Formats: sequence, C-alpha cells, structure tokens
Amino acid sequence: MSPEGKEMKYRISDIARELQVSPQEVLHFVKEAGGKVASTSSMVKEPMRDLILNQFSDEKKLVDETRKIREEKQLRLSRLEEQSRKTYEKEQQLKDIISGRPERVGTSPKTEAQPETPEKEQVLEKEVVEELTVPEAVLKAEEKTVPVVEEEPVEVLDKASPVDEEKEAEGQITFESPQNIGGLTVFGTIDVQNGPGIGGDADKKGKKKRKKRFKEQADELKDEFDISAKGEEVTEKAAASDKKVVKKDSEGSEKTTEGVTPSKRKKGKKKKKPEVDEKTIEKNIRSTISGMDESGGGGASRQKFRKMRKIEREKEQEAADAIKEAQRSIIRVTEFATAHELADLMGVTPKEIIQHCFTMGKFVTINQRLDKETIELVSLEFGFEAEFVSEVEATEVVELEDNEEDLVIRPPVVTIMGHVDHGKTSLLDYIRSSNVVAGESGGITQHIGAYEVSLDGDRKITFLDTPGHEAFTAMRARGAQVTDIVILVVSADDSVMPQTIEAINHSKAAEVPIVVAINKIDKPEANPEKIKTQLSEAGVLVEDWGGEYQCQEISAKQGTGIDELMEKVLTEAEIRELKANFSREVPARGIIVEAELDKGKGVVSTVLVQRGFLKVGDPFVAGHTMGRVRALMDERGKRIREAGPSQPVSVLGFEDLPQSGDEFTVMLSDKEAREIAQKRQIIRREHEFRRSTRVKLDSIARQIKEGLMKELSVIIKADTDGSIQALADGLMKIQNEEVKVQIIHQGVGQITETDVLLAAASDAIIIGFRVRPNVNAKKLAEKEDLDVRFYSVIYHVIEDIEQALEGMLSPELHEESIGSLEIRQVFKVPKIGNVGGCYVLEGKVFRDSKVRLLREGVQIYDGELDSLKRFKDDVKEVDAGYECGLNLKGYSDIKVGDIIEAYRIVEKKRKL
Ligand SMILES: Nc1nc2c(ncn2[C@@H]2O[C@H](COP(=O)(O)OP(=O)(O)OP(=O)(O)O)[C@@H](O)[C@H]2O)c(=O)[nH]1
Repeated sequence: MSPEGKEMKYRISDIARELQVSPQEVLHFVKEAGGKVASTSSMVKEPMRDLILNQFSDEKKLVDETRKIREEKQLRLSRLEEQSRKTYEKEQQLKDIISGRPERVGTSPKTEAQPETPEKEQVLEKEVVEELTVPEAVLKAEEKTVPVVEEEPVEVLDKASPVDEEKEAEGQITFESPQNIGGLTVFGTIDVQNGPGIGGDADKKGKKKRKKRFKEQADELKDEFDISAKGEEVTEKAAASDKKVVKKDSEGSEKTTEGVTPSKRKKGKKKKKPEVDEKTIEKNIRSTISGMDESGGGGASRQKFRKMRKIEREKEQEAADAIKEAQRSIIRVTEFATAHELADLMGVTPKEIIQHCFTMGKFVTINQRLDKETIELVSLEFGFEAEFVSEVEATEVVELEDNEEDLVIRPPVVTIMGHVDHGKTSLLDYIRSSNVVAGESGGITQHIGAYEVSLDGDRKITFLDTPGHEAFTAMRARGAQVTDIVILVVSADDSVMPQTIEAINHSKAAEVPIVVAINKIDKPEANPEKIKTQLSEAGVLVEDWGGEYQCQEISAKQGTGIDELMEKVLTEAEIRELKANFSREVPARGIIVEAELDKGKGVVSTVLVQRGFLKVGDPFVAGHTMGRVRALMDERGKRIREAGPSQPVSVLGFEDLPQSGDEFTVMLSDKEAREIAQKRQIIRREHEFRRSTRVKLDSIARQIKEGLMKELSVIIKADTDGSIQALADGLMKIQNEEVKVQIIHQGVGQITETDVLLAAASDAIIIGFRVRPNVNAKKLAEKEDLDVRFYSVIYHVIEDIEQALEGMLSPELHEESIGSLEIRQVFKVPKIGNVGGCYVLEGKVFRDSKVRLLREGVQIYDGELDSLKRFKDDVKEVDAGYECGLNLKGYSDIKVGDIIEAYRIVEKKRKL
C-alpha cells in the first residue's frame, strides 16, 4: 500500500528490468503463482511484487551488489579525480616556487595569499603526500599496485594509456596525463640556485624525492585504473613486489627497492579492506566496467543467459524425472501372475499383497495366480498401474538397437495369393525351376516353406511357399508379419473370385502392398481388361489405369512376363527400402515359417532369418519351445553353416514343435533359452485354462469403457450377395460415438478356416448369416476362442450389435452344438415324405433337438425333428458313430450329403 492508502501497481516488465531477468520468466512465475495476467505489460499488486522479489531474490541480490559496486567505483573515480586535480595544482605551485615565478593564474587563493617558504614547502610536501593518500575504497587495489617497478616506467605508462583514454571517454578524468607529470623530470635543467630560498644539496635531494614521489603518485593513479583491466596480472606483480627485501636508504630511512618508504605506507593509512569485498570487488569491478563498456548490458545479459540456461536445464531434468516417475509406476505384468510375482514387480513383500487381498475379501496364497481385476486393484493400491502383456511379451528378449551402419538392404519376402486354380503353384514352380542361382541347375526340388531365388546379379527375392492364405494369416494372428509384398494371381480366363477378394482383404488388413499378376494370358479366352475392371471394383486399381497397384500379364505355363513381374516386385521393394541388420555380432532373430515332425530328423522347421546370422550351435528359444541349432539346410537340402537376413533355412534341433509365426531368438546360453521357454509354457497353460482374449459381443461395452476398443471389426459370411449387402448397409448405419463398425471381410458361402484365421488375426467377430462354418473352421474358432454368431434375420444382427456397443446386450441366447449327422441315403416313404438314412458324425442327436439342415455349409432349413428312429424303433437319442433314420418337421427336400446339425439354445448371462 502506498502511503496515501492507494494500492500500488507494478508492471511486470518493470520488475523484470529491475531484477535484470527475462520478463517472460517473471510472467511465467506470476501465472504459476495464480496471478491473472495476460502479458508482460500487465500490472501486479504489491503482494505479488513481493512474491516475485522473493522468488528472484538471488537475482535481486546480484543486481544490488552490482549497483553498489558501480556506485563505489563512481565515488572512487571522482575522489581520484579530485586528488589528481589538487596534486597537479600543488605541483604547479611547487614548480612556481622552485622557479621563483609569480603565482600561477588560477591557482588557489590560499597559495596566492601566502608566499612560499622552505618551511611552507615542507608543509606542502607533507600535504601533497597526505593528499595523495588513496581513499579507502581502493585501498586493497592500491596496496597491490603501489610498489611499481621503476625500471619499467615505459611499460607502466603504456599500460596506463588505454585506461586513461577510457576514463577520458567517460568524461571522468580531468587531470593531465602522467606524461605531463612525468615531465617534471626536466626539473634538473632549471637553475635552482637563483631561486628564492631554495638551493644547495638539500634542495636537490628534496626535489629528487618529490620528483620520485610524483612519479609514484602518477604510477599509482595509473595502476589504480589499470587494476580493473589487469587485476590479476597486477595482483601477481604486487604480490611479487611485496616480497621484495626492504632496504635502508642512504638517509637512514627504511625503503623498499621500489623506493616507497614504510612511513609513506603508514601515512597512506593502508589498512586491510573488510574481507567481504575482497573477492567480490575484484570480480565485480570487472563485470561492472565491462557492463559499463557494453552500455550496461553485456554482463547482465550473460548472467541472464546463464540463469536462463540453468532454468532450462532444471526444466529438462524435471521433465525427464516426470517421465521416469511415470514409467516407474507402470508394471508390465501377465494376466494371472502369482502374488509373489506381482510383489516382486512392485518391490513389496508377498505378505503385503496377501494382506491386501484379504482386506478385499480374497484369500490368496503366495503362489496363487491372481485374476486381471485383482491384479489391477492391488497394483493401484500400491501406486502402480498394471499393463497386461502376453507371455511372450512378458518374456521378450530385449534387443539392443541396430547400429545404423549394420542396416543393409535385404531381399523382399513375397507371398503368392489367389483363387483356386488361378495358377499360384504354376507360378511358383516356374520361378523355382527357372530363376535359380546360376550354375545350380535342377532348381529347387525339396519342399521347404520358403526359398530364396536369385535374379540377375545380386538381386534376390524370398518366396514364402505356404499353401493358401493360411500361413499368411496364421502368422499375422500370432503377431508376426513376414510378408513384404503379395503377388495376387488372377486368371485372365476366369474372373475375380471370392478367394481373390479374400486375398485383397487380407493384404490390405496387413497393410502389405500388392503386385497383380494376371495369369494364363496365353489362353485364347484370356481377357485381362475384364480382370482389371473387376479388380478396380474390388478396390485394386492397377497402374495402367491410373491406380497405385503394379500389374503384369503373365503366363505361368510359358514363362511370359515373369521377368517383368519380378522386376515390378523388386521395384516395389526398392520403394520400401527394406533393411535388416547384417551384423555377425548380434544374436540372430527370425520367424518360424512352418514346422513338421520328421520321423528320422525330429522337428524340422523353416526359419526366415530377419536379423543377424543364424549359425550351427546357436542356442535358441522359439515361442514356447527351445533348442540348439544342430544343422542348417538351404532350399536344396544342402548343409550350410549360417543364414543371414531374408534367408529361409531349415533348422534341426528343436525340442518341441514350434508354431508358424513364432519368433525365433538366439540366446547366449541353453540355460537362458530354457528358462524363457519354461516360463512361457507355464503362463500359456494358465492362459489356456483361464481366459479368452478375443473380442466378444457381450464384453464389447466394457472394452469400450476401458478405452480398449475404438473399432469393432466384423467379418460377414452370408448365403447370398443380397443378404451381405443388406447386412453391410445396416451395420454401417449404426451410430456410436466411441466405436465404429468396420467390415473387414464379407463373402458368400460357408465360414471357412481362412475366415476364422482372418478374424483371429484382426480380432474380429464373425457373423454367419444363414451359413455355418465347416468342421475345420468350427474347430479352429473354438480353439481360437472366437465369437462366431449365427443369424437368420437381418434385424437381429443389427439389434445385437447396437445393443452390444451400448452395453445393453440382453442375456445371450447361446447356441450349443450337440452333434452333427450326415445324410447318406434318402428314402421316399409314402404319406411321410423323404426320410434320411443318416450317420452321426460327432456328438449326439436327441429326438427333441433343434436342428438345421446345411447344404455345402449353407443353411437350408432350421426347425425340429419329426421322428428319430433306429431300426424302425423310435429312440430318444443316437450317439456318434451310429446310424439312424429321421425326417424333418415340415421339410422333406433332403439330399444325400446334406449335414444336419443338432443344437440347443442355452441362456447365458451377460458378462458386463
Ligand atoms: N494355359 C495356362 N494354364 C495355366 C497357366 N498357369 C496355370 N495353368 C493351369 O491352371 C491349372 C491350375 O494351376 P495351379 O498352379 O495348380 O493353380 P493354383 O492356384 O496353384 O491352384 P491351387 O493350388 O489348387 O490353389 C493347372 O492345370 C495349370 O496347368 C498358364 O499360364 N496358362
């Protein structure tokens, strides 16, 4: 508050200037302190100003100190100026006295009034000496600079001159230059004998003494100024001088070699300056003077810069600490970790975990595995956030980063895809038999899931030769993406078929580029243009039509266009700059392409090396198994010692059968490999036992809530194109703010293994609309724990998905398959209609079972049994492996080969 009681306000920029800190810095502080200010021109009140001054107290201290020193310096300079003026005047008086000249014009009235006498001269001399006594402020500096070495007057004068210039420039110095004072040396030429009251030896001596003193005075003054520029140098010199031996002069008085009498020192009242200023002054004089030289800004800006740099460093450190802190509070844990493992991860004792579980009403033991919810709750309680990882992730082998110089372009890995009979095998065969390494005729005869072919020069392509799309999707389902480029084979005499579409969808889902090969162009009925049109309708617009997909017309049978196709593949690879670490120092890593059990050799697996070189004798871990490389063989069955990136190789030495898509990692020792493999096995067993990771309609709402789901991927398989269209339209219209429905694949016909694999790889649900899965797909879906739903009314599909997204899915009417039968004979029975002679393939069939009739996977009928007989007897049930007769209620168009599925509806509670 101001004295008038009116509240004072201060501008931020003014305060900053006062403190010599950046206004932004002050503004930042004010904002942080809760001040409502917009810019550095904003005003703050007194309490805030006090806060700022408090915050920047260090800066304030520095500014105050500098100001004090500047003031002191100023004071000192003016005192020196005054002394010099007086000295000069007195010298002039003396000169006049000595020369016997009348008083000089402009001298003091005192000297004018009193004629000089020898006594007076002595008094004057004393006064001069006393007057020359240097003020306290410079005592310290003076102490060091007084003993000037007489033998080096020129050097001293030279040193002084820039300082004098500087002082003159500042307008602070008005006395004559030391040269003028030094000019007194010419006194020797004056005829002093005629001078009034002055003469003889005594006078000569006194003159000499005075002359010497004046010179000393001048030098002292010069050094006084010189100290700021050459402080340290002079300090050293002075220190050295101080050590000089004190001698007695001819007059019996003590004198240093430099001619300064101790009495003078005494007269000079040289006393030690208070400790506090000693260092600061020397340091700050320099910064002050340089600050003045730079218009008062340089020193301060350096300080500011240093200060800001310090603040920046502190902020960087704080940010790094915050990240570290955040990371520290996240624990990577597998679901169903034991209480002991969880305790280890959090750095607490298992007892604490057990106690905490007890308070939650759970009784656990040290080795008991905890479920997801419990782990989350317990870790939160201990200040940690649980991040759930798979068993392989949890036991992931941490790799060192690749050195840039080890990364070299590698051959692309290519998969050939396409519809049945469009010529995939023929294309691969042609490549295998023709484009083999020069000089090695005969081609690749051995079956190996992948092989490398050399084109001209050093250019190579690795082909994955795995049947259908299964390997491609199976690997992706396991998180392994090995294919760099897909060659999509489409027969020119046919059209874009369901599997072609499937291949497109798979590649797009995996974000793998496609190169189209339009095959069989040697055939007269080939119509490549028609294929291109159909491909564009399927979302693949080829290059010559302005699209991004490269396309080549080929004949796999005759070899036409295959070189060009390979060129295009290599171009595609070049664009992508595929690189791998080719260092022999790093432990090799690869992917299992396929694996089989050979009666003689044991497990033989094709590994595609992705990093480093795999060598015979290397211990490794692959998925849940481990081993040591016993032998390596190339695609021709030839033994090799090592295999590098993009090179497929047959590996012997596995303890157990790995799965395609498993990561293969070389370890330092067998022990290490075994430990990891065992750990993975344990966790996997637990997982298989206790949970499913798949997307389920009835748990979608929870996943949405947890922010785990942003997109619901759906695969639609239906009986007709019309149904697909209607379903797709309906699903796309579903409005949900958090989640969007994405149809990743749709097709007519039964649900196949490929659909299941795609769903597994993309975490999708499958909707079967009046279609069923084939036996393998069904088994696979069960194994993969996929949500496969069957519907016959479009409205129900839309309703279920809508409700699921909102978490409102009503108790699920779950269908449980009981058994399946195959119709092997059809008998016409009068009045009853057609009766099927059946064989129960699996499970059981009950008389009151609900049944559906499937023809080639497509549902034809859904209803109940009218009768179930064995050898003319009505029975309640028939087991697998037995024959039976039946007819369907209200439907008699049964055919040999039809499948009847028996099921029942069970109500399952929603898991929300
Ligand atoms: N005229 C002609 N026939 C071809 C060509 N390529 C393949 N064929 C024939 O097409 C048929 C099917 O070829 P495959 O290579 O077995 O086809 P695929 O796509 O591998 O078939 P699946 O393995 O059953 O999926 C064979 O009879 C081949 O001889 C070609 O370029 N021209």
